[in-house]
Amino acid sequence: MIEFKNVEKYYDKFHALKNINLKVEAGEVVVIIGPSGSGKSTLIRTINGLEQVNEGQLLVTNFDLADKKTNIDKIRKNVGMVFQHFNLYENKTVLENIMLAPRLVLKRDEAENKKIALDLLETVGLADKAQSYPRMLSGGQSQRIAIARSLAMKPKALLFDEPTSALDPETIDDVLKVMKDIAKNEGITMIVVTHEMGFAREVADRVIFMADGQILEDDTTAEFFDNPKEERAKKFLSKIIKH
Ligand SMILES: Nc1ncnc2c1ncn2[C@@H]1O[C@H](COP(=O)(O)OP(=O)(O)OP(=O)(O)O)[C@@H](O)[C@H]1O
Repeated sequence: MIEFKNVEKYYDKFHALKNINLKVEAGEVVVIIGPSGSGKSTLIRTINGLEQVNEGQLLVTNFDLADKKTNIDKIRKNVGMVFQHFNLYENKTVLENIMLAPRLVLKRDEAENKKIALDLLETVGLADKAQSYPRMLSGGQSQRIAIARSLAMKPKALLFDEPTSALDPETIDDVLKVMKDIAKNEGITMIVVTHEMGFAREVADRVIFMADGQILEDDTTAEFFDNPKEERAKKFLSKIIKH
């Protein structure tokens, strides 16, 4: 589904991703953790072409993102992204936010589009907000709408870039619950950058630990938490669990 082969990424001279080798199978839930500045966001942003890789191969649903001839729109149809700051359209209702991309990109029939959008609002527990505007929502509600909007495209994979780190603590659990439900019920590939270790333990099949632009550990979740091998991963875990 997604495979990095010897991928390198630079921001000018800064070496942001170093010899990344990573394979994520269809349906897997992978959590990426690591200290600030270690390259986690950069890594997931390469998967839907928001950042270009400079060397190596990056295969996503059989297209190579390192190849400049690859049509990025084909990948974005299959790979959705949920951002820290929601990125909802402020001048559109919640329902319109969810219906827009399937209408424009997939040319989905209008009645079917509406039905799917309303069903997704049920899924994220916000059926009563269909006609609300984003400014009327809390951060947690906005993020659940952003998730519904991504799901409306029926993606093969969803990328989450710190989806709860801009939220008030009391709304974080609602968002995590929606993400857990998706992981359990939808069977789509999920790659999640997060500091929520509870989510990682409960839901992830694998945990990737990054530091300095490198993948230092790539383990099953149980192995990572019970028996981390790298000194930096151990230190990171002891710090984050103390907080
Ligand atoms: N557009 C950019 N131009 C230049 N440098 C960048 C750019 N984006 C990120 N970087 C640098 O690349 C490194 C990795 O950043 P990245 O955001 O991927 O890390 P991260 O692990 O997601 O960090 P955080 O947890 O703080 O979000 C950092 O040193 C950052 O300053």
